[in-house]
Amino acid sequence: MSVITSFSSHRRTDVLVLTPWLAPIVWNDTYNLAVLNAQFHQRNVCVGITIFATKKRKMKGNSRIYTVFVPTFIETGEKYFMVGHKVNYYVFTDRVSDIPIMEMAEGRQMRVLRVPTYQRWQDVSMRRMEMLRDYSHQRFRGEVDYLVCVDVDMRFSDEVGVEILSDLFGTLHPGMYGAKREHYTYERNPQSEAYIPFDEGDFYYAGGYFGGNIEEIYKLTNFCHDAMMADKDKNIEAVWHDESYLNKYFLYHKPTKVLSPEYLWYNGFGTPAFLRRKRFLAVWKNHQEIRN
Ligand SMILES: CC(=O)N[C@H]1[C@@H](OP(=O)(O)OP(=O)(O)OC[C@H]2O[C@@H](n3ccc(=O)[nH]c3=O)[C@H](O)[C@@H]2O)O[C@H](CO)[C@H](O)[C@@H]1O
Ligand SMILES: [Mn+2]
Repeated sequence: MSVITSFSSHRRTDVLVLTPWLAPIVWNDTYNLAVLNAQFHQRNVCVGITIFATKKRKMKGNSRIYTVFVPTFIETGEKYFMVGHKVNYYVFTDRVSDIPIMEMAEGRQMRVLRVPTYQRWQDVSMRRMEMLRDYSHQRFRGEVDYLVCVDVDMRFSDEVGVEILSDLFGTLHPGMYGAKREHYTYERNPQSEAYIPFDEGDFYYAGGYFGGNIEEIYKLTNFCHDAMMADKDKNIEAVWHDESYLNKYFLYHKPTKVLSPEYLWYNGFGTPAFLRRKRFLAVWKNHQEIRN
């Protein structure tokens, strides 16, 4: 295939494919995976993907035991995530014995990391920043080239490959896609470290999907954790917890790539025309299902 022919099938006119600071927004039909795979194989890249699965969280009357999400996450990850590349799954948990040993393809492994948990689910979610920061500093630096940091209550349902990798990337929140800036659910309290004024902000990014190289993830998580601690001292907690601080960070440290909602979707949002693929879907499990 000539370069021209292969280019013509990698073009989108129905969606924004470039940010105002010239970072690609990754959608299906904007890239050639074979070209990218060759580049990343040449560099022999190893990708770390982090998930947290600790104790319980009560929500809308249902109790969710987060370790239950791990097998599906990994099984679907083996099918769709960075296929053909070296991958380390890092599972942070307070219940090491609840994490099954799972079959991995060659060059891929699972590492279970014992961490403390917190009483409030908000703290569990927010403290991920601190743990990611500490592990980036102490461990990830020597083991992987990139980190992908995601929620565990998810499953892969289509390819997620090296097209997402960049020094620093964030993901458009599917619930805020197409919303007006003033409707973004940024933290609006000027006293909070996560504060974003109504006339600022580029996109609304999801708390449950960001990544980059280890140095950038260290800086991001360090900022977010410090900001959360500063707020805690003032008795403030931002409206969407870690997600609010992440949005603040990205406002002043622009991501070098932005992932479209293909990379984070909820089936309840249907299938709009712009969404040619659903690659990573939120899983809803109720108490009954989890028990059986
Ligand atoms: C897809 C997405 O953008 N999700 C974000 C959204 O969360 P969600 O409402 O999807 O929150 P969630 O219940 O998935 O909690 C976030 C994550 O924390 C972990 N966890 C939480 C509670 C617990 O008891 N044990 C445990 O392990 C687990 O990995 C979980 O996936 O808003 C949160 C802040 O409000 C976070 O920013 C999430 O990243
Ligand atoms: Mn979640």
